[in-house]
Amino acid sequence: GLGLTHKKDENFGEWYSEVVVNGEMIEYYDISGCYILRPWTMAIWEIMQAFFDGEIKKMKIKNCYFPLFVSPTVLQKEKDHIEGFAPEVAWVTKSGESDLEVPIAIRPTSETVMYPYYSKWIRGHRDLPLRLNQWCNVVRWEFSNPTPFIRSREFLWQEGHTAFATKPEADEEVLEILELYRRIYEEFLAIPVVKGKKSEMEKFAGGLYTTSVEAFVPNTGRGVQGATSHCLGQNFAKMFEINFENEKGEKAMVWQNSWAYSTRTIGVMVMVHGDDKGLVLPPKVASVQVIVVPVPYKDADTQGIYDACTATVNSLNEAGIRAEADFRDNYSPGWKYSHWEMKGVPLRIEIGPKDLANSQVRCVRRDNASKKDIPMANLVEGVKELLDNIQQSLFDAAKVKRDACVQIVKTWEEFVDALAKRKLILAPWCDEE
Ligand SMILES: O=C(C[C@H]1NCCC[C@H]1O)Cn1cnc2c(c1=O)CCCC2
Ligand SMILES: [Mg+2]
Repeated sequence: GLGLTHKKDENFGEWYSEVVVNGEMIEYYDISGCYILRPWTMAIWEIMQAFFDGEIKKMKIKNCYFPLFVSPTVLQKEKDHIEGFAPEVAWVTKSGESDLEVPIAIRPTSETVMYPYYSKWIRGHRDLPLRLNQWCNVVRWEFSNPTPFIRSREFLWQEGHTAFATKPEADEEVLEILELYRRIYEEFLAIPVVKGKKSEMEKFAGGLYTTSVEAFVPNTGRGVQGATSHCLGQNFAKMFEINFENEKGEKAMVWQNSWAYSTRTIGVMVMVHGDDKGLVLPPKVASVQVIVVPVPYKDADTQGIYDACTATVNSLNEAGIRAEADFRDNYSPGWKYSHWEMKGVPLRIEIGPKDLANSQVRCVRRDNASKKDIPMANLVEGVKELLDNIQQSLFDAAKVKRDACVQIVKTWEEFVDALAKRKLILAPWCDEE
C-alpha cells in the first residue's frame, strides 16, 4: 500500500530511510553509502543554490571549478589536518588494466587542490582579496553508518575559499557567510539553528577558529552540524607559501577563510518536518507548492472540473506559485491525496462539482491537514497567504519543539541525565582540557 510501515516516533531510522524513498527523493544505490538524488531532491538543492549563489555574487565572490583529483604530495602537505582524516580519502590506483605510476586521491575537500594556485596567483596586495567558490561533489569514504543526505560517501556542496590582506576582513566574512547559512536553514528550510563558535577540540584542525550553525533533531536528541564557516588564519598560507607584498613593500602572509554547506541540509529538513504520512516540504523549497486534484463525480460536469483545474494551475503559475495538476485517470482522488502527502507538497487544492458550482476551491494544508474554501476570485491571494502561513508555522513548530528540549545543567550528573533524555544541553563552558 501507499502508507509508511514505520512510525517516526517509534522507529526513527527506519522511518527516515523509508520516507526519503517513498517521497521519491532518494533511490538506494548498489555501492554502500552512495545514493541517487532524484529530481524531487535536486529541485530543493537548486532552489537553495539559487539563493546562496545570488548572495555570494553580491559579495563579489566568483565561481570556479578545480579538478576532482589531488596529487598525493600536495594532499600530505597539511600534516595534522590530513592524518586524522586519512582513512576517509579515496584513491585512484589503476586505469584500465594497468596500475597508475602514482595513486591519485579524489578530493574530500579542496584546500590542498586550490592553495598551490592561490600561492601562484597572489603576488601583491592588488591581488587581494581573492574570493572563489565552487559547487561540486566531494568523496569521503566514511565507515560509520551511512545515512541518506546526512552521511554519504559522496555528496554535493559548495566550498568557498577566500584570501585577505588582513585578519579583520577575514573575521568579517566568516560571520557574513554564517548569517547566510542561518538564512538557508531558518528562512528556506524552516529550521531553527544556533550560531556559535566551535571548541578548540571540535574546530577544523587546520584552521584558526570554526563557526557553525547547529540544528537539532528532537527524535534523536542529537545536534547536527548544519554548515561551517572557518577562519583558517595564516596556517595554510604558511604551508602553501601564499604571500603578498603589502602596501609598505613588506612580504606578508594572507589571512584565509573556507566555508561550506552540503546536501546534508536536505536530510535535516526531512528529519525535522517529516511525519507519519511522509515528507513535509516548506513551501520556499518545494518544487511543487500546490497540487491541484480534480474530483469528478459520476455524471457531473467532468470537463468543467478539468477546465477549472487547468485555469487554477495557470493563474497560480502566472503569480509565480509552483502549481501542478494531477490529471492521471488511472488513480482515484484518494490515492492522489496520499501520494502527494507522501511527497510533502505543502498545499492541495481539490475541485469537485460543489466547488465548481460555488466558484470556489477546497484547500488542504499538508502541515496540519486543515481545510479552507477559497473563492476562485481570490485564488492567488488566498493561496499566497496559506503558503506563507505554512512556512511560518513549520518554523514556529520546530522552534517550540527545539526550545522545549533545551535543558540547563550545572553538574556532570545533570549533564549525563539530560543527554540520556535526548535534551539539547545548555551548560557553562570553560573550554579547558
Ligand atoms: O573540509 C574541511 C574543512 C573545510 N573544507 C572546505 C569547506 C569548509 C570546510 O568544510 C574539514 N575536513 C573534513 N573532512 C575531511 C578533510 C577535511 O579537511 C580532509 C580529508 C578527508 C576528510
Ligand atoms: Mg567527517
